[in-house]
Amino acid sequence: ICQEENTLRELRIFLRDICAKLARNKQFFMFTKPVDVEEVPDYLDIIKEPMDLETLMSKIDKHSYICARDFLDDIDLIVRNALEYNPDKSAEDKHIRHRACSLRDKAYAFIKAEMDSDFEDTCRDIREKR
Ligand SMILES: COC(=O)N1C[C@@H]2C[C@@H]3O[C@]2(Cc2nccnc23)C1
Repeated sequence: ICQEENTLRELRIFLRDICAKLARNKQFFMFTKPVDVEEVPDYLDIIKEPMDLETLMSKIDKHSYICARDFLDDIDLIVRNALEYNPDKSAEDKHIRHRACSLRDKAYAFIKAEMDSDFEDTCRDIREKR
């Protein structure tokens, strides 16, 4: 219904702003685009569902998310992939795991800071009814 569309439009505006803030943070450059499988030939053997911030942004525009939880599930996927593909004790792996955890914490903090809970409840209700 129309009111629901207004709520979902507001959610999309909100999620684009968060996604843009994460993507312009230099700390998260390695998460902004899909891992280049030319450069990393075994990536898709290990990671079955790649995800990145550019893909996240395009999913917003495709109305893939109807509540913040769905958006955060894809953020968690970015983080899980990074932890799975970079598990070693090497400095590089530790660095990317640390950045992945920072991405998750920043994303959750942005949502919590700017989304009041009854707006999210309204979005959840819309999701339940669909
Ligand atoms: C989210 O990003 C990642 O999980 N990775 C893992 C890959 C291994 C390493 O870093 C990545 C890209 C890369 N390209 C060339 C050579 N080595 C690398 C980024």
